[in-house]
Amino acid sequence: MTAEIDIESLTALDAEAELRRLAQVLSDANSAYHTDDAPVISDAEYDVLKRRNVAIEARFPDLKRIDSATDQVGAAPADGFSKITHDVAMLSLGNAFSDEDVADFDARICKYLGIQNSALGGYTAEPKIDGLSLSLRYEKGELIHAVTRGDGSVGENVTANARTISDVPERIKDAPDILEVRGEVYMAHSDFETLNARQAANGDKMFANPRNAAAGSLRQLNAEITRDRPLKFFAYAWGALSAPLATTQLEAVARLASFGFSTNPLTKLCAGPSELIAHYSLIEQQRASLGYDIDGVVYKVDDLALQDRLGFRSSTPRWAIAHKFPAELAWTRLEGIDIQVGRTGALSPVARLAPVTVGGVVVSNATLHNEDYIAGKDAKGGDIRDGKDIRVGDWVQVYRAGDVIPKIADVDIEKRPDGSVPFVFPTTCPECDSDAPREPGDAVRRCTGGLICPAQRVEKLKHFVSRGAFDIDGLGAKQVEQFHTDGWINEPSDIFTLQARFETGLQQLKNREGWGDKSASNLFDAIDEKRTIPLPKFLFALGIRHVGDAASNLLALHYGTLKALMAAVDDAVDQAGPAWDDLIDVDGVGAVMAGSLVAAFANDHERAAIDRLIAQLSVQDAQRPDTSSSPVSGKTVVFTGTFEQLTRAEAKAQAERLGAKVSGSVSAKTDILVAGPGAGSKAKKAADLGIETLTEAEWIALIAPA
Ligand SMILES: NC(=O)c1ccc[n+]([C@@H]2O[C@H](COP(=O)([O-])OP(=O)(O)OC[C@H]3O[C@@H](n4cnc5c(N)ncnc54)[C@H](O)[C@@H]3O)[C@@H](O)[C@H]2O)c1
Ligand SMILES: [Zn+2]
Repeated sequence: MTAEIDIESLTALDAEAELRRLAQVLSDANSAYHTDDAPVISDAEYDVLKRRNVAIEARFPDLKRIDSATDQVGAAPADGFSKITHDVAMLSLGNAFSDEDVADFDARICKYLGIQNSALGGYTAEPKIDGLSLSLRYEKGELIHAVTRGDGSVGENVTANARTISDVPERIKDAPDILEVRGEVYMAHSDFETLNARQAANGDKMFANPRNAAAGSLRQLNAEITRDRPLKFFAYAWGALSAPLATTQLEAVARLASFGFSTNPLTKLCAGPSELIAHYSLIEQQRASLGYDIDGVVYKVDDLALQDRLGFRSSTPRWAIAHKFPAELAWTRLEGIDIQVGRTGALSPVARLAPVTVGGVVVSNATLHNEDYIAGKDAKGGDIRDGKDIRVGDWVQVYRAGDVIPKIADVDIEKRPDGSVPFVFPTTCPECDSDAPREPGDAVRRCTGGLICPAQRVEKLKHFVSRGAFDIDGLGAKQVEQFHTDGWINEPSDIFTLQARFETGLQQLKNREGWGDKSASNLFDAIDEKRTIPLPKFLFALGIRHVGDAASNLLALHYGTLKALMAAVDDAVDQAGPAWDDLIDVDGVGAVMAGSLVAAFANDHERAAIDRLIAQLSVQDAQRPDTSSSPVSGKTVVFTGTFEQLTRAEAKAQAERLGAKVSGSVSAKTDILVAGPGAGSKAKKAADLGIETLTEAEWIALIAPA
């Protein structure tokens, strides 16, 4: 499973596929959480996925997607509410998960400001309330409106609802004429229990946790329902202001308290990382007895002038961070080990667990990665879990912060049932009985059944219709599986003959529950729309091992047409010939991918299926992207020395947006060196190599829009 591969060993192709997957998973999780108040994954899991997304983007900045979750705040306002645009954006917070992250946060800030920690004036540390944020606008002391965060710039108008909360004053005194008070709406544990008991007694929907209850209660179209729900509010921040509240965070929050707002008593001023961490531990100890949910501790630079200087990244302030509490663990029994067969034939073991609640979500399966992992060995033969193997019947510790699929963190050998035996990993495919050997250097066994293997066939079909491939509206993984079970679709070409077969008297589809004339004809229209398909999508959709969407693009650009590509791959069967050399020389391809491509096209069964598919389609030739508009597109740029107008990070981001590659060192491949004062060896090397060298001002002039 790609998600388990550590980021250092990810290839660009894996990274691209994973970023695509993460964009989808995180966007689904976001709308479930923020719009529907009904999360589908735990918060810890969400945080790990989001963090992984950030880490992969840091390693492969070129692959960052426009729909990446990294820069997104919350989710768009729901229908039904009127919308209000925030004068000052309501942002998210960066996360810290370890003491090291906290030290990095402090170091980053001091570096950015160019000062010592001792000159900073300290940080405030306060509980991170697990509710939803709300912005209350007061004009001349009167509550004018109340707005949820929404997507950070536009939120939902919940004024009538907010007026029912007793912690939200209608009128405040001695405040600036315009004041937006921001804070968290939450529900206390005791109120949550009472509400759920009442919901149960009335046969109404129960809430999974206090946060969902708070969000679901505030975001009611009928404010009378909100009135019945015991919501509370802590003020901890502000938005638009007609006059400053104070010069420090601590004093500003004290002023909010003086206006009559509840503020959190556990807020403390700390000098630096070690005091922050000490206060974090203290709050963590009190967590269970606070009476309301918190999910971490928020640290903020106390000096408001410094907060201003630090400013914001796209979706988070530089001057604050949320130090999250660690993910949760739980013990349960391993009831069985299932083997799943993937698109490329990989046999993946999955733990079937006695259901257990971990971090608020019921878990009933977990990934076991591969045969070595079950045996307690890593890829190099070293021990994992101190070498303890995992057996059916064992008590295992489930860890909920790994991935969409939870992991097994540990095994309790003491509780191992008598007579249990080590798990024997199958050497044949459980779906088609074909041999499933393990190739040297590969951690997984693979079914060799190819298209005769029903599991591989279904997985290939699911991939074929996925986002990034044919992406046919109304034909998702579930429908494909159903159609395959019914014998309607065996291979991709069958999708395109479905309508003809349906119309010549096959009534099964129409008779299926949920399928009428209308939905069938919508499906056929959606299928028809994809009969014309760009070459890279076609290639990617074939689901050939190692050929991801980045490689598909590169191959399409290189060969231009499907005909040329196929002829080249056919010729490349001869590994001594020029076609092979040409293929492995395509940027980003290499021998492994080329071998996989050649093998797929040379396999009689697969080739026949590909030919049947091509007969149904019109595959468009590749189009080269227009790079003419940017003066630095495709160029390799190095920045060195100190800059006055741009920070290094800004300069780098700008260059990358314009299609340049930014490198850290000067080499023969460098096109432009941008050197500020103090540029040392790099400037000299560039001069030696005859590389064009620009000052900061010249660079800014070069990239300025015409
Ligand atoms: N389970 C899911 O599927 C899912 C999906 C999306 C988000 N989430 C959860 O929400 C988080 C991301 O959402 P987010 O963008 O709201 O980020 P966040 O919750 O990590 O941080 C920002 C929010 O913290 C809140 N906050 C609470 N106390 C605060 C304080 N004292 N000072 C400042 N802010 C305070 C504010 O509402 C602010 O908007 C994730 O970390 C995850 O835990 C979960
Ligand atoms: Zn098989």
